[in-house]
Amino acid sequence: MGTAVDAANKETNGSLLDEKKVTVVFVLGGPGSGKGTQCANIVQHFGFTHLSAGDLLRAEIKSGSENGTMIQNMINEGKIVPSEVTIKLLQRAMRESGNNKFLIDGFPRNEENRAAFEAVTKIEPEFVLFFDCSEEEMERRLLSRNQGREDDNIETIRKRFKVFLESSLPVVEYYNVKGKVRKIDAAKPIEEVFEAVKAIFTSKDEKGKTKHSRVHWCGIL
Ligand SMILES: Nc1ncnc2c1ncn2[C@@H]1O[C@H](COP(=O)(O)OP(=O)(O)O)[C@@H](O)[C@H]1O
Ligand SMILES: O=c1ccn([C@@H]2O[C@H](COP(=O)(O)OP(=O)(O)O)[C@@H](O)[C@H]2O)c(=O)[nH]1
Repeated sequence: MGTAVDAANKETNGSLLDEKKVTVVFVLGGPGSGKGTQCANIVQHFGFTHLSAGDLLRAEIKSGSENGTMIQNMINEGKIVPSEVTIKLLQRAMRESGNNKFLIDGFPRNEENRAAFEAVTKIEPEFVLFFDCSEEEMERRLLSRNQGREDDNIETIRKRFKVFLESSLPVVEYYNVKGKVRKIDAAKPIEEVFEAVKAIFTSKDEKGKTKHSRVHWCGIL
């Protein structure tokens, strides 16, 4: 007999996660550290499908969903949307992609996100790509991002930094203890950051035994 989680898992994952081997890389880092920019590069070179949790939530608002107002309010306050909502959107996007290799960008953002994703999907990330960047640089980038995002204002940016430090970094630390974090110096120019990213995706270690040792923090901490 399966558990309720197993039943929910089967129902929502359908054939995709039951029958195919699914590879997931979590892409984490502070707001404006360059996650989305580098994910676009990784997609072109390594055949992953890019799933930005933030983009999926913003699309859900636009679609006129019943959760739209709640999601909008959370984003405007820099708060983390309940994992149930985000995980459903991620699962749907995974199913619809037809791919089995995913970059999950900007998720999991807290311990609840992480534990729920693992419980529902039974997926463990291959590794976690972590973009390390100072707040000063991230703030500069966000204020000139110019994508018309309502949350790219100084007041909300400060709230997002606080949530990142208090809730998201512990998730990175959780995976660091497991030897799964690949840290990138994200303060460098885009091309140089991508060279470092490429080295990780082409590393022999990622195809078999993991030889990476635990990361020692610098930049953000
Ligand atoms: N290495 C970099 N150096 C300078 N600017 C960058 C770099 N990476 C990204 N940017 C710019 O900074 C802004 C935030 O990048 P983005 O990829 O949207 O970050 P995130 O997805 O982590 O919030 C964008 O305007 C982007 O063009
Ligand atoms: O899994 C997620 C991803 C994003 N967000 C919300 O969406 C906002 C923007 O996230 P995104 O990853 O798009 O941008 P970033 O903050 O990295 O620039 C966050 O501040 C959160 O309010 C969330 O609640 N859960």
